[in-house]
Amino acid sequence: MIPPDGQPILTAAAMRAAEQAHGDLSALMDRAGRAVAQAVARLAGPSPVLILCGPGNNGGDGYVAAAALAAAGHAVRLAAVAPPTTDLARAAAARWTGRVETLANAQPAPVLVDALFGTGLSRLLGHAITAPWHRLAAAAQLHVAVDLPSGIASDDGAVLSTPPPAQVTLALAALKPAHLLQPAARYAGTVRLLDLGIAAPSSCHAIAAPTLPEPGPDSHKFTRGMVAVVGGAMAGAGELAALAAMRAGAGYVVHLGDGQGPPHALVRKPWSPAALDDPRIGAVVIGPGLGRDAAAHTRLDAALATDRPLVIDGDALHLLDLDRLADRQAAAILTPHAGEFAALFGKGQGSKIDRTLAAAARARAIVVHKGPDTVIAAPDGRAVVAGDADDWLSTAGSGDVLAGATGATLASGVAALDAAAAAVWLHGRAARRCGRSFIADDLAAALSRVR
Ligand SMILES: NC(=O)C1=CN([C@@H]2O[C@H](COP(=O)(O)OP(=O)(O)OC[C@H]3O[C@@H](n4cnc5c(N)ncnc54)[C@H](OP(=O)(O)O)[C@@H]3O)[C@@H](O)[C@H]2O)[C@@H](O)CC1
Ligand SMILES: Nc1ncnc2c1ncn2[C@@H]1O[C@H](COP(=O)(O)OP(=O)(O)O)[C@@H](O)[C@H]1O
Ligand SMILES: [K+]
Repeated sequence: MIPPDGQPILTAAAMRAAEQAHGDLSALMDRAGRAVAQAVARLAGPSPVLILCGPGNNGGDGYVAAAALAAAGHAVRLAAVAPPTTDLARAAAARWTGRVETLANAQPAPVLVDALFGTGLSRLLGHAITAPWHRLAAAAQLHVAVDLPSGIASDDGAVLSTPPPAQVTLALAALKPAHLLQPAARYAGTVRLLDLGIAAPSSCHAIAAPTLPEPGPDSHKFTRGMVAVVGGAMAGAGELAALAAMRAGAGYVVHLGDGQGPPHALVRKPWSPAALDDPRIGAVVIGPGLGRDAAAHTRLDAALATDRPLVIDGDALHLLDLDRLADRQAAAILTPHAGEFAALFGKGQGSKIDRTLAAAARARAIVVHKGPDTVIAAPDGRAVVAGDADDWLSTAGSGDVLAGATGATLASGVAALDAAAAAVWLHGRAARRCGRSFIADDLAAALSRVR
């Protein structure tokens, strides 16, 4: 049972192609079912298990798992919604010599395994399935989903039919978008990958702990990375970003704008376009609290005119002409929330991953599409997905903190996609350290502890 960090994410079609390329599908189902049995036995201990099987290959995995658990002496029962309809699932079902109960009449067990539907779900589940399933899940102490919680769309994380939430989802061979994208991900519980030994290449991965440069004997404040935060109408937002940049590891942070007070380590200068000419600046952060007036326009123009890497957030995203980015050589990272994303790129098509990739290609920049799930995409087609964000992040200024942290990781010299992903990871971990009802100032402070 492998944690999802850094693992490839595959659409249903890509998963099917990987399975076909492997060749022996029956051996694959055998491995999948046995791996599920092993995982369930570990999670369940000696508790009796009830496995619910669907008509397709997800159900096939369930039959193999049931047979393997029974062979190991585990108390296991099985209920099916319909007879198996694929050759693979029929062969798997033939290995289960026990009774096949109907879903409607099945009595609960302490451990419930959902092998109803996986990547092949194509439409809503009927009441005849959802009603008994919810009843059985409510009576179970542990609910484990095989590959995906049934009822959710694998590729975009839509909820077609609301499943009873699983505590654990056992992803087979690779992660699928729905393991990380909302609203589906909240029904998956803890996601663990079962390695089936097949190559599952992807340009899209789950977020992982970053490798960031550590200071050494030769370091000084400017080698750690210098960040300039452009201030604006709401000085507090820019200051939060500046504080976050310091706490995320920048060696020198200058806030260009009004505002005063602690921290004393923050260098404060009045705004002037010339201040951006300092060649030591590793990243300019613009947008938090910038405002949308003529002065804000002028500041954004000046930032775009520099040859420095940029983090563009908040108000600056509303003022941005995407075509201006095409002429720049230096990296740019855009950090829109859903509203800013829609205003910049329109509604778009496909999953949040697809839409963010299209936006990155359009902007020729890294796009960090924020929310309860965050997708980070590069123009070259790579993407990183951060699931299970702390919902307490929905607090004013948490985006300013992310923008500042991104300034720090970008100024540290790592490549732009890695810098963006590292900042999202640090931000997410910092939130976890803050407990409940934290404010953005606490979040910025916690970045130091995560570093
Ligand atoms: N990745 C791997 O390495 C491996 C993957 N494997 C496993 O294969 C799984 C994918 O299997 P799959 O393609 O057969 O699809 P699955 O999810 O079982 O559902 C399709 C069936 O459900 C039916 N159906 C659909 N919607 C319905 C509805 N609302 N209500 C009722 N019926 C509905 C649909 O009928 P149809 O739409 O064709 O009429 C069809 O019969 C994958 O998730 C993983 O568990 C392993 O076995 C091997 C290794
Ligand atoms: N449930 C959630 N609702 C809203 N934001 C969330 C949630 N979970 C995590 N976040 C994160 O919180 C941050 C909010 O950013 P943003 O909306 O720009 O806030 P602000 O403009 O107040 O600084 C983003 O990093 C986002 O990914
Ligand atoms: K399932």
